[in-house]
Amino acid sequence: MKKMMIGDRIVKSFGEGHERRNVLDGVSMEINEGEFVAVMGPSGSGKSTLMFALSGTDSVDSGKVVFNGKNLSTMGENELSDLRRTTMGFVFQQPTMLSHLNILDNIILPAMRDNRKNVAKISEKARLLMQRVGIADLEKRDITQVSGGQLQRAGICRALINSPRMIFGDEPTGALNSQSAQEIMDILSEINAEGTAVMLVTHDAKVAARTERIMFMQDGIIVSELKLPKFEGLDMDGRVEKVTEKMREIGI
Ligand SMILES: Nc1ncnc2c1ncn2[C@@H]1O[C@H](COP(=O)(O)OP(=O)(O)OP(=O)(O)O)[C@@H](O)[C@H]1O
Repeated sequence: MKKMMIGDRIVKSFGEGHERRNVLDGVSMEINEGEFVAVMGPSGSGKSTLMFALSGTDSVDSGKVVFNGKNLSTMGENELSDLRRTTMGFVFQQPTMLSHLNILDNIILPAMRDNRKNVAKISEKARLLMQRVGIADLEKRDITQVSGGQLQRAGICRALINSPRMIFGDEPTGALNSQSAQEIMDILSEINAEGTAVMLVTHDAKVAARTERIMFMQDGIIVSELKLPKFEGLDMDGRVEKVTEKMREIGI
């Protein structure tokens, strides 16, 4: 299986003087092409920091991050931001959208930088994505005129507009009711089934149970891992039970 992402002994610290501490404490991990993984762990264990380090959003103090064969540590800021924009998609708990643009214009924004002349083509792609996630009729709405679940669907369309190799999600269902959360997980599973790697950071055993490998973090390292068969719509309760059992076992 080809590696999509390699994190090798990553150290990242925050704070000054005697307050300084390693939030990532030499953490190593790998994600295969097309894999669907989750990272769980107590609050403050370094999950989001790991996601920012792996995506090149934040620099690291030492260690190496290799994404799609490229060593991020040796790349300049412009090169890195181009790589992020063209090969990675990001979905956060609350999508940050521009309030003066409608839903469609927010979705196409990440694609406009390279393709200003191709607005029609990009808008067409955005419309197909919107149709796919069930918000086809909302393109002209302001971002304040849609529900949280609809806004998250728009956030997913935006994350997909440049056809990324990998999606990073930080609590993507954290602000949603359970019905919307399930629908967002269905969409992410579908995207993954088409070959896009997905890494989710989550506290929710139900979210993690949809993935095929869960890494458990504690104090800036991965302390344990749980593998599950690819989710095919069956035995959700059994999967959630396995996740919660593992959480109990390692005390998180
Ligand atoms: N920019 C920053 N400056 C200083 N400290 C930071 C910064 N970012 C994160 N931290 C600290 O690093 C630690 C890990 O934070 P991180 O957000 O990675 O944890 P997490 O596991 O994602 O937590 P949660 O589940 O609560 O989101 C926390 O103690 C946090 O306060």
